[in-house]
Amino acid sequence: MATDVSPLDRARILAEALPQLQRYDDATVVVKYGGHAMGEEHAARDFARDVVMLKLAGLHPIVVHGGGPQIGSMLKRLNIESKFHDGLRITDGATMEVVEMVLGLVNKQIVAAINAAGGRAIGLSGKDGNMVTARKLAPLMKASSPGLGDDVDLGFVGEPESVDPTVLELASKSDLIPVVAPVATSRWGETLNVNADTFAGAIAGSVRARRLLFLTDVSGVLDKEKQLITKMSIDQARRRIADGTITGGMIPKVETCMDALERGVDGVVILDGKVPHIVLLELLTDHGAGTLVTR
Ligand SMILES: Nc1ncnc2c1ncn2[C@@H]1O[C@H](COP(=O)(O)OP(=O)(O)O)[C@@H](O)[C@H]1O
Ligand SMILES: CC(=O)N[C@@H](CCC(=O)OP(=O)(O)O)C(=O)O
Repeated sequence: MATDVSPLDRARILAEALPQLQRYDDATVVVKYGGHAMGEEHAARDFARDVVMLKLAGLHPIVVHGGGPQIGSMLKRLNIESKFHDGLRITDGATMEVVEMVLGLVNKQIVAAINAAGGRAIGLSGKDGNMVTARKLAPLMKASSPGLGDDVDLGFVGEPESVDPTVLELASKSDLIPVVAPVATSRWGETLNVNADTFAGAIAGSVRARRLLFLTDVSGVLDKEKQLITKMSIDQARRRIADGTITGGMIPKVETCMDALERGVDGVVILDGKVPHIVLLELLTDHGAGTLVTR
């Protein structure tokens, strides 16, 4: 903390968090920590400290992480080409092995950071405790992917079909903080790669999370003039996708927001994960950062 803040001011700042602490007492909060947000070491340390602080303050944080850029770097080192279709990684058998390996590594890095900050994190994937069962996506027809030649087979890519939150609920009753990698199993036992945003939305819906936070690499959803939209309803979000204001990787994120809201999550926020202590700023101050998507 800056040295020009007096002890009295520090106490005032802590006291100002009281209404937020009361509001979120016993609430489950899912934080999706995107691969782009993970960047630098001090940012990862700040993130871990924020998560530990939430747990100590009586909330139940669940971290769902991505790792798209990290998977991309490893595939490059192994001379395997990264291919995407509509933001989803085309995942053949070899790529699936790399995805699971890299997400396992990222998972343990986050676990270690949270534990170093004084928490008790437990690293999981959707496979553990049969948490997430996913449906393999069917190959896309030529017509929906013009210019790509043959039909697009996404390979081992899935979307969540059902979530069993038992393990997450057990963690929330203890001092454990779950950190979950977006890998799931199909009903037939195949390992499937799931987009981390979609995965986080399904988890948040299953535990009826009070808040779902998406930590990404932009300040939130921007309008056509590149100004931050601080609040947006589902209808407004639909219009902004239709009129082309929201494009690319932001589309699945916003669609997941809408889906999570429809499944009972109270509010979803898209935030810049590179801003120090953005999680505390959003939840424990009345400053409200990023874009809040509401019903
Ligand atoms: N209207 C918009 N506002 C903000 N970002 C947008 C918008 N439309 C498209 N984007 C793009 O979406 C990106 C975030 O999505 P993505 O790269 O998938 O994030 P992550 O890797 O964190 O999941 C932004 O970096 C930006 O390039
Ligand atoms: C199917 C699919 O695309 N899976 C993603 C999973 C990781 C992810 O989503 O990570 P970010 O949140 O950092 O982008 C992938 O393989 O990159």
